[in-house]
Amino acid sequence: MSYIAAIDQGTTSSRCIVFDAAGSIVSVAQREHRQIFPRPGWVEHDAAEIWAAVQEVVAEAVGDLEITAVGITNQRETTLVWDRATGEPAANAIVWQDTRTDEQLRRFDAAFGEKAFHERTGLPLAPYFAGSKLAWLLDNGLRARAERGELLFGTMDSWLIWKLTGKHLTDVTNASRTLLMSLKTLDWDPEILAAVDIPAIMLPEIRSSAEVYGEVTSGPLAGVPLASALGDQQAALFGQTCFAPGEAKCTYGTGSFLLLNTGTTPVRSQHGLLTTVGYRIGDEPAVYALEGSIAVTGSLIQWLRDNLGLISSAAEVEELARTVPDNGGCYLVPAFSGLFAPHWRADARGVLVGLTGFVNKGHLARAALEATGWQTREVIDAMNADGRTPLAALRVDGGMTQNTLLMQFLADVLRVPVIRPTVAETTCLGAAYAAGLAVGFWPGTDALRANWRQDASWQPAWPAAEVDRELGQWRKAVQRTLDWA
Ligand SMILES: Nc1ncnc2c1ncn2[C@@H]1O[C@H](COP(=O)(O)OP(=O)(O)O)[C@@H](O)[C@H]1O
Ligand SMILES: O=P(O)(O)OC[C@H](O)CO
Repeated sequence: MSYIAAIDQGTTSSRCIVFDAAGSIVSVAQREHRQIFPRPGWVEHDAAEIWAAVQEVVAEAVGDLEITAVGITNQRETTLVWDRATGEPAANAIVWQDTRTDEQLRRFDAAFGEKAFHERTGLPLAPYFAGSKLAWLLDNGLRARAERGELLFGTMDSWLIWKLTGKHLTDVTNASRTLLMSLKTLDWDPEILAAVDIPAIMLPEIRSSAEVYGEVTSGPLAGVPLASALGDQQAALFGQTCFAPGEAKCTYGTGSFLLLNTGTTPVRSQHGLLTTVGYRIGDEPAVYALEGSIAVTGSLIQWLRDNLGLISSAAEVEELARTVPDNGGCYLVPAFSGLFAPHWRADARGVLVGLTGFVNKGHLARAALEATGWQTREVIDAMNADGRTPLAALRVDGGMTQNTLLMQFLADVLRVPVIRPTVAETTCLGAAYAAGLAVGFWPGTDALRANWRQDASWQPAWPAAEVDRELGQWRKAVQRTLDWA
């Protein structure tokens, strides 16, 4: 029997999962890595620690299973520069949540203009994306070495591809998160690179999401073709088999990311959504997506656990929230990294409003979960305002979807059924599917669709008038976050 392996290099942990031809999980291994917070608003990762964790999880999950191909999926935007000769990171990676790059973004705006960036790349000028993080690293000591060709840039997919195969590549979904790639040519935009002073010599070659990039050179996967790479949210879209325009999924992990397949033409949002590449299979045309990115959802639950000590595990938040019937009038807007979609306000910071002597920790737990529901609602409202056909249902996945109170709240506030598949690990599954397609392990996307199974669903039940009243309160709370940082 042979299998497909997927490596998911995420924000808080790295995983390796092995799948069989039915898309069922055969084995799993996972390791956490450190979150480094050198200053408020800064978040870093040690890429050497991540590479060590990846090697460990691969060895543990693969064991002596026969692997036909391996794929990669990864936290997106997190930016790394490493030494071409030694393979050592030149600095810690700057994580997608990091907000240090105001100065670089002002320079980007002056040199090329926010409107032109949006037109070329589909992205707003925000610290979230890799481009200004790379500019910060260059501005802070790495420029001369980079210009001499001694340093390489990559997001975490590139780092792992380079470590596994020795090749300096990225895939088009990851490249579409840099502010440096043209959505039209699917290549680095030379005018942007010149305007913002990024040396092209340090950039990886952009390839499709599903093709053989090379063979793994050492370790338990030695000789196995590395055959896919996709940003984790695009991989989840693929794993949820959202292959048709109009199909959408939302993944609820550290942050939450709703992606809507818009077909082979990029669609520009006028309401704060990103235009991104959904996936590209080999030489086929790229499939685009509209994305609503929410920075803080599951990480707010971790914050209740680690910073406030309100709960001792993420799962406990549901029990605590169920000790009260409602939020007791309080609202928690977790603008820890500013606000992402649809607001894109780097100046926002978190607020807890509506406090009275009545509010207890159960209400806080409920407000924290509700924040995920309302932030999703804002993204769906933006899609509708952009004139997209309203969703008939939302497919969900990720760690937070174990929380049934949250899933019911989502259905209530989105006013559509919420559907969870049997394989909640859709991110890894998507990377495995793409790698399997590239090597002929699966014949085509119809075979993948046939693997998809519903596990559970939730129907809207809350009266619409109450939802509207609560939405009004949430919107007021969001206003209170602005103009802070
Ligand atoms: N039962 C739960 N209720 C609410 N949040 C949860 C629950 N279980 C896990 N989480 C949250 O989900 C996140 C982990 O989900 P996962 O999909 O593994 O995320 P990621 O891939 O971003 O690391 C954590 O932020 C955690 O706080
Ligand atoms: O690693 P995750 O699941 O938190 O995903 C992070 C996203 O890719 C950031 O854009």
